[in-house]
Amino acid sequence: MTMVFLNKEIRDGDNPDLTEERKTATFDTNKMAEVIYGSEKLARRRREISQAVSLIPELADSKPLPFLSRNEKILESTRKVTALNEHLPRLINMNDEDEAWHIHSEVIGFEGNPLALHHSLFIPPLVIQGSDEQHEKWLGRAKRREIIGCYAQTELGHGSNIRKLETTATYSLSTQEFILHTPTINALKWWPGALGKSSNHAVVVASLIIKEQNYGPHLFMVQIRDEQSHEPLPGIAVGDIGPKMAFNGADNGFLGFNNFRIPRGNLLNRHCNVEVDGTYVRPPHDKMNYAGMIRVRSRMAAEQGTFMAQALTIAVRYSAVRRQGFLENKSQEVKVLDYQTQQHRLFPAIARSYAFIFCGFETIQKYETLQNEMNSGNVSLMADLHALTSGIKSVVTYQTGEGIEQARMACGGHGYSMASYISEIYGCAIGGCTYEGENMVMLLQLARYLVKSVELAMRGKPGDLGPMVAYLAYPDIKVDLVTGPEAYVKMFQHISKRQSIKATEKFHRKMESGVSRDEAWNQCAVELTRASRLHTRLYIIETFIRRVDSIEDLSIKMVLTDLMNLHLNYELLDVASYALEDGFMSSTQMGFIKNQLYSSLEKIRPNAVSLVDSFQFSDLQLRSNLLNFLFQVLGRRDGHVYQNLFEWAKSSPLNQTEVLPSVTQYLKPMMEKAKL
Ligand SMILES: CCCCCCCC/C=C\CCCCCCC/C=C/C(=O)SCCNC(=O)CCNC(=O)[C@H](O)C(C)(C)COP(=O)(O)OP(=O)(O)OC[C@H]1O[C@@H](n2cnc3c(N)ncnc32)[C@H](O)[C@@H]1OP(=O)(O)O
Ligand SMILES: Cc1cc2nc3c(=O)[nH]c(=O)nc-3n(C[C@H](O)[C@H](O)[C@H](O)COP(=O)(O)OP(=O)(O)OC[C@H]3O[C@@H](n4cnc5c(N)ncnc54)[C@H](O)[C@@H]3O)c2cc1C
Repeated sequence: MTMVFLNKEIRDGDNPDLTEERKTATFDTNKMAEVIYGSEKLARRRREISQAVSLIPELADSKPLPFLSRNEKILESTRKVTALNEHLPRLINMNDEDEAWHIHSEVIGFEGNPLALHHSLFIPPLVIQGSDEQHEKWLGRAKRREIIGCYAQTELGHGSNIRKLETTATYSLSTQEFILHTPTINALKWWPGALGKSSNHAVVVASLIIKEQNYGPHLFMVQIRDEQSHEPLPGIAVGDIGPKMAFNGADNGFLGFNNFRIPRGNLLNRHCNVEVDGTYVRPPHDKMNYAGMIRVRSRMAAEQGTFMAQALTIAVRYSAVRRQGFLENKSQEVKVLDYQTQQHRLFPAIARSYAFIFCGFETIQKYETLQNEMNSGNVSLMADLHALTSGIKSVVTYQTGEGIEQARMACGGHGYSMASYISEIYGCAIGGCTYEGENMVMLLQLARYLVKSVELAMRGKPGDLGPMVAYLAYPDIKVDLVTGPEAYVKMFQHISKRQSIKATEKFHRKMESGVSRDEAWNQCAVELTRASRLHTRLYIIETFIRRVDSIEDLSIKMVLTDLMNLHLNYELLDVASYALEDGFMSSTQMGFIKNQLYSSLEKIRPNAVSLVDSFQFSDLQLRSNLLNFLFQVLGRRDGHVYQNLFEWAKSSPLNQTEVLPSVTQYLKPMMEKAKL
């Protein structure tokens, strides 16, 4: 039975320790979900979709994935995604990308699947870079899933430096075709998700060559397998790159071309073109072909925020039912969630999840504005958004990795078991530090922008600074943190500005001493990446404050203010040395920040479980459901972890027989031999 108690859903038969937590919360989790996901409708749709999915047994895992071989994992993820395909039109609005993302992550989870990149990396570049005629030819087929595609950019020898990609697309004047070729082993495409065994099409990034001139990376639509037999087409070598740290339900692949010909019309040519006579028509921005990467990066804050939120949901619920050790009362052990160290481990990460999701939605909107502007020929926003998303992508992926690892440790031994599901989430999330631009490389992209901005400010042209970096020209006025969030922002601005200026000055000094520009840059790179991180963390703080300011519901605003204060104090404490160094922050202020942090932990404690419940992940999504007793179990909403851990262990294939061949073949003979 389900009853609503003080606006909170309490279920009969739940672990009483979790029920107690839900009763103490000061807010309604449905209302909080509306704030997290942006509207009542979006939050409600997620619940409706989860509810509908839970009633379709074929969408649940038929076996626990950690017990499967790679082939079985791929078969299982493909079974689910194709079953889902049948149900999709009934379950979601097919034109709503958020609904599609939600339902796929719910049904498929983190292990990956052969269609995951079809929607996020194959269709979007086709939409962004393809002309209307090309949309007509391929987009409908792709959306209907008549063809399956992937995004093939990275090569064995080059990923970060895409100007040096070796795959060539040489224009043949005589046949009006492009000839795709892989000149060396290093030039093999390597890594693209779903390329290895599943896709029959790929958006391939290759260096465009016309009359021996290299025009740099361009995007081409390439059919790689026969649509009937699924065999690779002649001139194509394609396969799987083997097991990875995670995503083992997906077939990341390699791809090589042997003078493989495609029609001239397969260059995605909305913004650039090669005419019949070989004349090259330039795009309106040099980096137009990189626009798809800005799009993916702009989505990563919200994505990673929800990855971390899933690990935290598991860890916080578990911490509320795990009892170990004593505080004052020696007759009952305490919930581990009552330890200050446990709170310090988990609560700042909860705050970051909220911060990343809020920041993420703002960034996605910024990308949509950019996309609309680009469609009408205005590319002036590209540089700003490239810089911003480069920083955000790098900071959120790193901090998400930290947060998930804390969640794992917070679950003690059971966190290390695959029954927790946390290792799978971790493996997937930290891939984000590498994919879509290695973090250091992307931080250095933002640093270019910061250095230029500092140079403008130094040249007395603060009016030329965009709103994102206007603070680089602000005067240093000491602040009193007691006055609230704005003072924290000013303190952070000072820290970030000082680091950007220090790094820029060091860079200039190096060049003045005769070191070349590139070498000077490299000798300052650590300082430059520090500046980029500080700038990005400041931006995330500002978006958090903006979001909380915009909330009208008082009970929600109060708890989010507690979370925001925790975030402000945690972030500032983490970078305080920068402000202590030049005396901008006093040691008294440092003490104040610490005390505020500890008091925030206490304030959040009664709301901790409801703060993670508010993300409204279903047990299926956390791989904690027990439709048929076979799944990971630690984050269960009902909190019954122990008996289900036991069921999980019993379902291990190793336990299907009492005496394993490893014993009969090796251990027994060894022991027998020892007796002689
Ligand atoms: C519906 C189904 C959903 C299913 C859900 C399932 C559940 C979810 C579970 C898990 C989901 C996880 C999914 C994982 C998917 C992973 C997919 C991964 C894909 C990839 O990795 S694709 C490959 C990505 N590769 C990269 O990012 C490469 C990085 N490198 C670069 O981008 C570039 O090389 C560079 C930017 C680092 C440098 O480029 P370049 O040398 O050309 O330029 P520079 O000389 O450095 O700079 C010159 C100048 O250009 C400016 N610039 C650079 N880029 C841009 C840009 N994009 N826009 C605007 N301007 C740009 C740069 O700032 C310089 O300007 P200034 O000269 O300083 O003014
Ligand atoms: C899970 C996963 C999925 C992926 N999916 C796809 C996909 O679908 N399609 C696709 O095309 N690719 C994909 N990739 C590839 C991915 O985009 C690249 O691995 C990534 O861009 C990093 O490039 P790299 O491997 O060349 O790293 P490298 O550049 O070789 O990085 C190695 C080290 O060198 C450092 N380094 C490199 N250049 C510089 C520099 N200029 N300054 C300072 N340090 C530097 C890096 O910081 C890093 O520490 C995927 C990768 C992963 C892990």
